[in-house]
Amino acid sequence: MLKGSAKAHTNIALIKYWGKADEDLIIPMNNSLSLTLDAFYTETTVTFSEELTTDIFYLDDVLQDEAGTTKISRFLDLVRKKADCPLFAEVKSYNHVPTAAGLASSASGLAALAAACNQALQLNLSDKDLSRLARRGSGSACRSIFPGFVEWQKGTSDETSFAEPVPSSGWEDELAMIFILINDQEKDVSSRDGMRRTVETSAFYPGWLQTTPQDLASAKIAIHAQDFNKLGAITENNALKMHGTTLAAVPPFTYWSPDSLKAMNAVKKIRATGLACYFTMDAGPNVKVLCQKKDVAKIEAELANYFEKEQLITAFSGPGITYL
Ligand SMILES: O=C(O)C[C@@](O)(CF)CCOP(=O)(O)OP(=O)(O)O
Repeated sequence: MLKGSAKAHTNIALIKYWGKADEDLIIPMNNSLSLTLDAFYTETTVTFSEELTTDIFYLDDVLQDEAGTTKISRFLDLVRKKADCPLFAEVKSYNHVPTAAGLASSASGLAALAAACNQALQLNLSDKDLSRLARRGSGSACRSIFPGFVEWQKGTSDETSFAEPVPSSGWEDELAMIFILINDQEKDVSSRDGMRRTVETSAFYPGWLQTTPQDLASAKIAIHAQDFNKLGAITENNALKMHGTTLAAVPPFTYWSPDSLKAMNAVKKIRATGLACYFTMDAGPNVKVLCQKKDVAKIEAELANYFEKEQLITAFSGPGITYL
């Protein structure tokens, strides 16, 4: 019996990964840049055993069905091939995210699984190679290997596509991200399906691709200069461009719900009072407010005029992978 356990935190992209150049290898069309957070994480234990006749996946102690296990099993096949190991595995993952929120935790989940496999099979992967392995599970997972600001170098092959820390002399510890949890019944289009449809059909996708590298370069300059307003403005504009591409997809779709717009407008009103805060969004209706730690209490109080306190969760910069 070969066993490994690891913990990985979720990350939120400030410059988005949106579109694949290679679906199988999960090579992105553009580089992305994220902030690893402390509040939401996944703890995963994997046990490879001769006794098992198939892969078994428990998520928060609930046995997952065939559909829920396919993505995990496909990832385990990669690991078995890499380790030349024929054994099936039991995976037990615990997502420490507000369940009601529907917060996508594929990034922390697949990063934790990759690290747990690394330990169980004694692959002794470097952080770079662990990031490459996690990428094969879910693109954004490759960024959760590292703490703080992280850039995913898109590369052109399995070998050259990996994430790495962005030098920031600890400035991330002065930042915060307030999650506004929007309860939306609509079944979202998954990020995987959403980006595929957008790449294939959206008239606005080329504009996204042409302007994102500059956004990323400017974001790194802002991080180096510790210029919060510049980083915030780039973050908000990049998110709006990403979401704009979905409106021109065929058929069109949007992740925005009426309350998403309410949240975005609230952020703009609060910013107009002089409190620096900027929003970003991913493949769901939730809105994330990037701000400075020193302003968190004031911004939470302002947001409480628009949303219930239970809908607001504040996160700070978080650590990379840890082994349990
Ligand atoms: O996180 C970002 O950069 C932006 C997004 O969150 C915007 F929705 C996409 C994340 O995509 P992911 O779930 O990693 O896709 P996969 O590779 O198809 O598994």
